[in-house]
Amino acid sequence: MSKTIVALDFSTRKEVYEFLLKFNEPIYVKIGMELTYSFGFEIVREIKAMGHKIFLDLKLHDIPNTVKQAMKNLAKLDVDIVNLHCAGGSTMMKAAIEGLHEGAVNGKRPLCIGVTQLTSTSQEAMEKELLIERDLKEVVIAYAKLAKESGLDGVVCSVLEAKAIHEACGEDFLTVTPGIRLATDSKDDQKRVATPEVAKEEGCDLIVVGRSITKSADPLATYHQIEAVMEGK
Ligand SMILES: O=c1ccn([C@@H]2O[C@H](COP(=O)(O)O)[C@@H](O)[C@H]2O)c(=O)[nH]1
Repeated sequence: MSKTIVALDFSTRKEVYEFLLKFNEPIYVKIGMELTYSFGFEIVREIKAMGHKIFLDLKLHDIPNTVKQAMKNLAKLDVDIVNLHCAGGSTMMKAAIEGLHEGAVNGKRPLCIGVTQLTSTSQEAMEKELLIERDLKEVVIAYAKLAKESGLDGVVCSVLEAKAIHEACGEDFLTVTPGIRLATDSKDDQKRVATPEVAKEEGCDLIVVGRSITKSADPLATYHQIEAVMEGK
């Protein structure tokens, strides 16, 4: 299966299905807040029924009991990956895993990964706005270690931290990296960015790509170009 997860950040169902119809095989997609808050879990079930693998990116962050109950319900959707914010702490993360076990379909729970620091966060913003006066990479690695100790399967981080996370948490601990930009892309809200080539070099397990593919003149060709890099072809 693909190492490239395509972020389906579209505002209409029509755009989603026109996009997916370009592919004649199942791919790995990310369904986030934009689609879920517009169309509910029905769209998750529909895309799953088409055979695509799903990372349901809802980034839970609440008290442990609430997250546990929410995860129990998400597990019933039988998606491949769900996530939460590591900033919720170890008790919340452990509760999330308990909830996923309780809701597991046929004894198999979705993988659960933790957002360390959003790829749109810079060192400066983390210090001045979040009042975390530490090196951003150190913070990301500390959150990744906490996620691992709490029973999570991996983290969302930027490409720039993936190698250090594998060194600290082991090669089997998943690094899922958004903030992927092609050399030709212009600057936007993402701050900690890297190309697919660098993601491959840094050993990222899965990359998340949205606009570079979905807004490309030829999304299918761009997807295959990126996948070829990630597969080392
Ligand atoms: O730290 C994070 C966590 C999640 N995302 C999500 O990934 C995609 C990226 O889309 P692009 O268009 O390639 O920027 C988007 O859905 C985000 O919600 C992230 O970017 N960073």
